[in-house]
Amino acid sequence: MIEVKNLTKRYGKFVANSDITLTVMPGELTVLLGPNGAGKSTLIKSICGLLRFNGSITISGYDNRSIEAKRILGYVPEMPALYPMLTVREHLEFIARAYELDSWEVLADELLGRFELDDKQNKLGKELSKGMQQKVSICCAALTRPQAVIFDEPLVGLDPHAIRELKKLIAEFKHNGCAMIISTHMIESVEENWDTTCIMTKGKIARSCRRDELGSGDLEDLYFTITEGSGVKEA
Ligand SMILES: Nc1ncnc2c1ncn2[C@@H]1O[C@H](COP(=O)(O)OP(=O)(O)OP(=O)(O)O)[C@@H](O)[C@H]1O
Repeated sequence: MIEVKNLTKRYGKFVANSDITLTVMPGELTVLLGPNGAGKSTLIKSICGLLRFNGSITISGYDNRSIEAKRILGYVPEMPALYPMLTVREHLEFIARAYELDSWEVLADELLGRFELDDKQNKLGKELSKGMQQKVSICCAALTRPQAVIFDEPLVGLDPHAIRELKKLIAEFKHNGCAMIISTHMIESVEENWDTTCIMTKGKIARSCRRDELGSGDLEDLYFTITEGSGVKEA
């Protein structure tokens, strides 16, 4: 479970997140939508323990900056940050050692196969395309069998095969009780799997909507209603 309570994050005097409270239950996917600069990445970085903030954030009951929380939280950042001089395989080995994972090789092989990286295992981080780096980043997060995962714009740069595989992985995570947050601008990409959508504007959650509340309504229409005051999209 991911619990954010009264999170406020300031960059100097600028308030990037203002009094945000949200809960993601095990096996549920919360989608963060919002225009550029709404504060999605700031919220995600705070949850992942990368920023100082006011308020409280817990992962399965552990303070998000504790080692216990880091052990069970996976993070796929917007910009993959690989080690330039480690190979693809070595990235997974590094994660396995850091997280003290047993018998990780079978899962590593499976993930590399699914994301079509099995023939790239010996390529260095610096030799990979943006999409390949993104896929390594996803494999590293999945290797730890996390209880909670945060994805920041995970689909950007992925090819159609990897997009399909990521969607399947997200469905599997849900099935296994993982709590997930995804920030995206690609509303249609999350339509199959979302449970709650938080639409952010100007550092706040302007509207939080559960799937059953939306009924047969359209998520894209809701987005434009909240962000632009109209469900009608401009041509
Ligand atoms: N390091 C920083 N210092 C100062 N201001 C920042 C910093 N990082 C982000 N901001 C500001 O905080 C606000 C929220 O930025 P954030 O990156 O969280 O938005 P976002 O919703 O993720 O946007 P996008 O959809 O473009 O990725 C923006 O106004 C941005 O300019």
